[in-house]
Amino acid sequence: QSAIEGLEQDIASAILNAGDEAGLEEIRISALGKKGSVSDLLKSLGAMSPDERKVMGPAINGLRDRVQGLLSHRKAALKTAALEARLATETVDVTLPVREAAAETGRVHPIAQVMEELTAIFADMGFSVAEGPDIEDDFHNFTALNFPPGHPAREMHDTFFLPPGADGQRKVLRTHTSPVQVRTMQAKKPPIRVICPGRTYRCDSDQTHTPMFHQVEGLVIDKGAHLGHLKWILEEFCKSFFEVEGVKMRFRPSFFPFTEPSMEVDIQCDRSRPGEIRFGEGNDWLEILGCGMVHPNVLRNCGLDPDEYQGFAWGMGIDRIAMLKYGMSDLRAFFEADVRWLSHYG
Ligand SMILES: CNC(=O)COc1cccc(Nc2cc(Cl)ccn2)c1
Repeated sequence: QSAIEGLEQDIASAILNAGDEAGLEEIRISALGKKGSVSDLLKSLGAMSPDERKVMGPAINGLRDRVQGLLSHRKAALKTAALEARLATETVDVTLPVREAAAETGRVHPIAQVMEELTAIFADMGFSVAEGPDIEDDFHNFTALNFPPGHPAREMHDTFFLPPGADGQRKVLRTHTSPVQVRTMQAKKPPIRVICPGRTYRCDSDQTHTPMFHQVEGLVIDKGAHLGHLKWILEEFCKSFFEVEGVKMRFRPSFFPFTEPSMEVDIQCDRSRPGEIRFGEGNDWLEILGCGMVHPNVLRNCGLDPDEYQGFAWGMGIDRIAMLKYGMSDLRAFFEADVRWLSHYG
């Protein structure tokens, strides 16, 4: 009996002094494991006389139960203590100042910004946005637009050709967004007022031309549409986009297969200060777009009668305008997706 009490004292003090769950587990094994001190006592019951067992049985089983109870209480206490210790060190202090968030927020790409701005300006004048496929067929990209069969623009040095489509048609990456206007004239009954922003592709890329760039074209088809309407629309666009009231514009004769007459438009600017350009002042000129009355052949190719409907159209490169607006020197920076560069804009 006294041996049992002695053993219980030893085990109990060991349990209470256990520093962590690992230590406690070792005590449990030394007491209740296969070769444990309490387990040995339980095994010794087998060799006792019935009278002896009647006394020792309850004593030893009681010891085992009390040791199990002490172990589970100590284990719970150690778990709680460990959790409190973690809570004490890992608390998040929500009152700390916010970390520099600039790195995480996104930016709208300058080209996307310019696209949105252009679309909004023309939307205010009653234009809707039309979109179309980047991969076009020969008809929509060239033939419908009055490009003669042997025209150089159709050659490989200018145009990306893709394997012919299932319909046997020659496929190209569109070299302008005019095909979208062709599709619109085929699909919609006039009056038509659309702008067609989007990606265009040319394979004569060099350090000032990237193989993919962005254009926005505009088209008006109506009865009696004339150059006076075109002039007004382009002046309103320039005033809004270049943010100058009295912007001077110059219309120069030019040539495009799909317009007759064709013109190129410059706006007045001042580039006397290096690396800087100002619009609406100075006596320098900057070409910003091409335009003209839609060629009658194009109207006919799109199923319209030139004696019933007339129209005018224009087209401009977006990348260069964006560069001017954001004072950028290198077109390639647009397409390198360098987040640090982007963070300067927007
Ligand atoms: C970058 N683009 C430029 O320098 C000049 O673009 C231009 C000029 C004149 C007209 C057009 N578009 C057009 C479209 C149809 Cl469906 C019919 C007639 N014309 C695009």
